[in-house]
Formats: sequence, C-alpha cells, structure tokens
Amino acid sequence: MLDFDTAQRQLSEAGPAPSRQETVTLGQALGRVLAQTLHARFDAPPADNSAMDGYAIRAADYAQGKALRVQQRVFAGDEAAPLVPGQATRLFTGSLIPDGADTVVMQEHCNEADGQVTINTAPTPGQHVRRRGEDIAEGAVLLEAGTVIGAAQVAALASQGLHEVPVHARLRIGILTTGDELVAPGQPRATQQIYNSNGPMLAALVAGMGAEPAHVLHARDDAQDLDRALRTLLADCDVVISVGGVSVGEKDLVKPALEALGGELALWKVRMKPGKPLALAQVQGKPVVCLPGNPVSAYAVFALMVTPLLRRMQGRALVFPAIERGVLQTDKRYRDDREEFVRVQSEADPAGTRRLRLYPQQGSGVLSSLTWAHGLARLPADTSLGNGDHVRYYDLKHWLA
Ligand SMILES: Nc1nc2c(c(=O)[nH]1)N[C@H]1C(S)=C(S)[C@@H](COP(=O)(O)OP(=O)(O)OC[C@H]3O[C@@H](n4cnc5c(N)ncnc54)[C@H](O)[C@@H]3O)O[C@H]1N2
Ligand code: MOO
Repeated sequence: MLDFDTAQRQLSEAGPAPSRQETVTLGQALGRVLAQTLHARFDAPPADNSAMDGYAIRAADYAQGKALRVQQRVFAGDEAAPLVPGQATRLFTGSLIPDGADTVVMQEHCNEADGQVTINTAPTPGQHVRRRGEDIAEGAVLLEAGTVIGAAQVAALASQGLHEVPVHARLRIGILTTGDELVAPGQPRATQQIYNSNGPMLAALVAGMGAEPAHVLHARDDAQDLDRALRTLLADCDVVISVGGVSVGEKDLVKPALEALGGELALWKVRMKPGKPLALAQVQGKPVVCLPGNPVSAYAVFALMVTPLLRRMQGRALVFPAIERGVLQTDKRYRDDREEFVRVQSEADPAGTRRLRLYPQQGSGVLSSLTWAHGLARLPADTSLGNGDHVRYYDLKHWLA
C-alpha cells in the first residue's frame, strides 16, 4: 500500500497545467485564477493626498498660537493651487496636497474663524500625507499569475483602472457515480435503495473550488453502461472523478472499465482511513480519479487528495493549503495500521490552543460527521493516541477552497 504523503504528491502531479485562457470582466472574476502576472500601470496613489480632514501647511510655518490665512478649500477630486507660504489650505481626506505644503493637521487640532486657522497642537512635519506611489509604484507587480481572485484582488485591479482580467479557462470536471442501489434525489425509493448523495456532493465540492462540474452522470453496475458514461466524460472534461465500485467486490467494475478504454492504472490502495481504495488512471491523456463509494471516504479523499490536483490544473500558485496543529480532546484511544483522518470540530481554548473534539461516530458512511465537522485531524498509523496528544489538523475551509 502507498503511504498518504506519496499518494497525495503523485496525485497532485497527475494532470497538465492549464492551457486555455480567456478574458473576463471584474464582475465575473471572483474565484477565477489569474493567467498572467499583472503590473501597476501607474503609481498608487497617483499623487500626494491627505489622509485626514484638516489643513495643509508648511511645517515651517507653524508657531504656537499663530493664525494662518486659509488660502483655498480643496475638496477630494479638485485641483489645488500651490500653497502660498505662510498660509493654509483647507482640505479633506483624499484631497490633493497643494505644491509647497508638506504636512496635514487634523481639524480636531485647529480652530477656524474669519478666514484664519489657528493650530493648537504642534504637528510632526510630513504627518497625514499619503505619498504618491506609497501603496504600489508604477511597474511593480500588482498580482502574480496563479492568484485566485477574491474581493481584495478585484479591488486592486479596479484601482488600476482595469475592468477585464486574463484568467485560466474554468477546469471542467466530469463526475460519475456508480451502483445499482442508488436512486436520484426527488425520485421514489424502495426499502433496499438509497439516495445518491455522492453525485450532488461532488458537484458541490467541485463548484466550491471554482471548477465546473460539467457533467454528473450515473452508471449502473454494468460494463456497457460504465463504458458509455466514461466515454462521454472523457470527451468533454479535463478530469474525471468516479466514485464507488473501486474496491474488491464482485460488482466493482470501474477499474476494468478504465482498462478497457486503454487506461493505465497509476495508483491503487493508499494507507489511509477513510479512503483506502483510491485509484488514479490516465485515460486518453486525462486523469481519472476513482474515489471510494462511502460518502465520508469520498469527501475526505476529495479534500485531501483531489483538491491539490485540481488546484494545480487550475493554474493556482498555492496547491497545498496550510496544515495546522491541535490537541485531541477525547475520552477514547485511537490506533490503526492506516493513517486515520478523523472528523473534528476545532475550538481555541482561553490560552489560544486549538482543541480538536472528535465526532463520536467515525464510520465511513456517517454523513452527519461531515455536516458537523470543521476539519480533519490526522492520526499517524501504528501510534496510540488519546486525550491531550498533539496532531496535525486539516481545516476544511482551506482544504476545500
Ligand atoms: N472485503 C473488503 N470490503 C471492503 C473493503 C476491503 O478492503 N475489502 N474496503 C472497504 C472500504 S475501506 C471502502 S471505502 C469501501 C469502498 O468501496 P467502493 O469504492 O467499491 O464503493 P461501493 O462498494 O460502490 O460503495 C461503498 C458504500 O458507499 C455507498 N455509496 C456508493 N456510492 C454512493 C453514492 N453515490 N451516494 C451514496 N452512497 C453511495 C454504497 O451504497 C456502499 O454502502 O469498500 C469497503 N469494503
Ligand atoms: O477507506 Mo474506507 O474509505 O475506510 O471507508
């Protein structure tokens, strides 16, 4: 069996970098991956301006109790005449600093009457002036290629006057569920049947990563049906994710179906729990990841093993999110010959230590553990662990993003 870290690394390298680019407007850019490094087109801010509502002066003109004539009022967006030495300019947050002025005094430290202003507190020369280019200089890197565009990046682009941005084409994912026991939600269900939760779950997981669940198909446990579905997905998607039918049962037909399509199996069985029966195949130049059918296994394996591959294929700079640490809080002891990823809630105690509380039922079919969990705690194989032990923590907020 492969160890977890090796399998994760191999899987993350199993697909090509993105090759298709497109241009989208800022309104469509959220969650997209920047395809080119962009540079500032001009200094930001473009000119010295005031950080406060107040008065611009030459620091040298200040003397305690001395009144300065208010030469002009400059609002944000106005042009400003050069400052007459010995006078003051009334201005506001964002107003241009007149040539000749070097310091802004907050209005709370001033009294204005009869066209004159008196400053009550000695100013520090240069205070409250936002300098041209202090945020970003013309030509400096604004955003690196591979950045996921969030609200801050949208603001940075807009501040440079950009209304369109080059991004990688959305990664198209084909999802295939298998199993004769499954019924689509919304349909009537016989006692021996269960609803297909993995299909909608995987589509949601894919969408949550900014990729496109292009097709969500279901195949019966039947070689022909599987073959047909796999062909459709391979023809129209960058990656195929199948779920179920990948273990050792008599109806576990996914592996043979992939082999029949010329697929080369690259990986099979990982020393992790949940998620042992995991396979990777290259079929017609495309990666096909076969996830275990148990819903918790599919979810955890997607988070830990599939998302790095998708991030790399999306062209993202950050492929592996941070791994944190926490302290187990449990009244049981745990030990397994596979690395175990248990569902936990994370809470900081008053001293700031992350406490990881385990869900009481850790079975691979227990969906309620997923709706409850914040993340996965990693319990190393062949190690007895219990309350108070320090372990690695995979926060699903980051690992599913
Ligand atoms: N003799 C052995 N049996 C099993 C082994 C083993 O090593 N030897 N491994 C177990 C482990 S671990 C897992 S995980 C499962 C994985 O099996 P498969 O990937 O082949 O998945 P299935 O057998 O098709 O299904 C497993 C389970 O999940 C339910 N399921 C499947 N698809 C869906 C879906 N779309 N929505 C909701 N639920 C789904 C299915 O009904 C089964 O209950 O194998 C163990 N067995
Ligand atoms: O590995 Mo299975 O994924 O334990 O449930």
